Amino acid sequence: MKDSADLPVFRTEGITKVYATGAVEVRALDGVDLELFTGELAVLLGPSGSGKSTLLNILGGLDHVTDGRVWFRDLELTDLGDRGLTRYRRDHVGFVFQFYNLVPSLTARENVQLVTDVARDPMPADEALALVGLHARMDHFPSEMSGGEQQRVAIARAIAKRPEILLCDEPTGALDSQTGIQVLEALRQINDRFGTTTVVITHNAEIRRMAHRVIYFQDGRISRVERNDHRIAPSEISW
Ligand SMILES: Nc1ncnc2c1ncn2[C@@H]1O[C@H](COP(=O)(O)OP(=O)(O)OP(=O)(O)O)[C@@H](O)[C@H]1O
Repeated sequence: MKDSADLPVFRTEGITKVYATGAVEVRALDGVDLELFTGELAVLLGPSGSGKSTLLNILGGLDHVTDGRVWFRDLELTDLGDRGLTRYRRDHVGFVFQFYNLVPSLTARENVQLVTDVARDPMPADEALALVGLHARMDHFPSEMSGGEQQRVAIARAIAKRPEILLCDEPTGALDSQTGIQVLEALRQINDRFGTTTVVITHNAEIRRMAHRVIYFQDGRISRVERNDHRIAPSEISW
């Protein structure tokens, strides 16, 4: 991490999220206090239903809290309405999900251009694709690429607008180990090179070994935070 490593990018104070479905209330988050720092790669682990995606969606401005406060640097996200959150997402956040959500009728380059055409200061689509190792695949359609390659197109699309934050929900969930490692290498490289604060949710506990910090969830709360003194390269991760 760089010198700015101890500047919080995100700070949450007592966030609670309650989903009410009919008469049933689910407390997805139950008082989460967390800081995430500039340039760090954090892995979120925890059982299914423990609140990881709910937290990621709140940090990414895709969802509202029920209670508590969230800041992105000096900007209080919990003060923003839908338009403010849309602007925040557009200007600062890249998302990567388990399923790549590429447009099947567009090539890799054109999928990335969907974002670069509307972003404020994007990198060229070709440069974003080269960063994830897809120089030779720019004119391929999604159906002509492996799952790992499609996910790397999705990563190129997410980083082409040079976001400060990259939020990844199960980015390797649909991949075998070899293609999954290529995806993790792309994430690691972007984090190293640009200092993009990167949050990765995974069910594969081995992935925690490439993180600066590992944040464990249990029943809507953070149960433990570990710092990694010896990070390993994605290629050393066994699946
Ligand atoms: N839109 C929703 N409506 C109702 N309940 C929801 C909604 N989204 C999430 N939940 C509930 O909130 C709890 C936390 O869900 P969340 O998706 O954050 O967990 P998670 O740790 O990401 O799980 P997984 O690892 O399975 O993705 C779960 O009990 C879930 O069923």
